Amino acid sequence: MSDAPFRFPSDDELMAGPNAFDDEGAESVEDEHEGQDDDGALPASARVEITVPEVPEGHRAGFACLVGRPNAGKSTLTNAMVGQKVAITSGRPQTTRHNVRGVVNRADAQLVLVDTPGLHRPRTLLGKRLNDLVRETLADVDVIVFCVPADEKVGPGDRFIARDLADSRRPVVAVVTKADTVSREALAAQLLAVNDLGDWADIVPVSALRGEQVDVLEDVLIGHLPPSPPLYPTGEVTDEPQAVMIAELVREAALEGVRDELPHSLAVVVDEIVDPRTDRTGSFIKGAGGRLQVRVSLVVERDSQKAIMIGKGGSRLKEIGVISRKGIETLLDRPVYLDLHVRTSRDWQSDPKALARLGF
Ligand SMILES: Nc1nc2c(ncn2[C@@H]2O[C@H](COP(=O)(O)OP(=O)(O)OP(=O)(O)O)[C@@H](O)[C@H]2O)c(=O)[nH]1
Repeated sequence: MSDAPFRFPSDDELMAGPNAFDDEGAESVEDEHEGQDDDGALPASARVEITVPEVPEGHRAGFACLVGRPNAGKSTLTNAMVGQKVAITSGRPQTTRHNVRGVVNRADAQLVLVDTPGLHRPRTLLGKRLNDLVRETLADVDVIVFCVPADEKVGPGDRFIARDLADSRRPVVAVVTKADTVSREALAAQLLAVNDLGDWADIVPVSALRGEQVDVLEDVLIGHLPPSPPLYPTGEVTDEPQAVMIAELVREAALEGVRDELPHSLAVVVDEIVDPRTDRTGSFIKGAGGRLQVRVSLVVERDSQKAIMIGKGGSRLKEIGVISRKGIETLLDRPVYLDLHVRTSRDWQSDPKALARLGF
């Protein structure tokens, strides 16, 4: 690798094609713009510097999308591959609301993982939108990872997804997740059952929890990626906006130990992030000092749910705050002042306006 500073090209720059890149190694490229002066000098705003790293022979890069019914182990598998916690996990279904991406960086390849909510039979408008989101993503990736848990019988939910995947015209690698939870015989039987579900490019059993076969799966997925330089800066594990990651940390803490129906009725919104070191505007919180100020709303559907979130004398909300603040501080590597509020927005799951406000 060259010692030259590495700034990753933007999408536009990448679209400029291979001629913008110099095989000899890192080099600056100036992009011609229409706003060029008569003397040939470019206005500062029109100058684009591209410093390109050497791309090893045979490097591959592309996208993989994990699908599977709720609780199939998609987030845990994403985390196991990326090696750092990026997606929310919990014992309850449908906790992943966003396409959280993790990037697996290796010397020979870059695998961008798109973690999705589970495809399922929709009951609400939110459910339908989540399914649409998954299908949009499927059409756009190089390889699809179909997750079926080892410890649950193949059921109608899996068949529903398998039928959808048959139409996707993308290679599908079937993964039997949670392989550690069953005997070898049961695992073999599940592999056969999954094999009968469709026409898969490969079938791989993994245990994300124990890290078993995760590298084998990576190799198989990378085999389906096209030759390409890295698509993302190689140091990054996720391109999710900071706010989404913060919202997911709060959501995870808020779901801990509450009734089963609550996950579907809880949305988390980051209302404001103010950095007193750099921001001149925004509502500063008294007593927060130099800490990053993060305001977050927990949005529930009913007052009874609000009461659960807040807890006796505010005890539960306090606990949520303490746990999620620690997570956010680790994520951002600086002290944080977290300001949590609980709001009720009736039937937000079926109200288009409320959904739009919440970012769905
Ligand atoms: N024993 C075992 N448990 C696992 C493994 N992978 C996931 N789990 C557990 O299965 C549950 C669901 O895992 P998630 O990764 O949240 O599942 P998901 O498919 O992302 O779920 P949704 O977000 O609801 O779609 C969690 O309690 C995980 O700890 C595994 O390899 N072994």
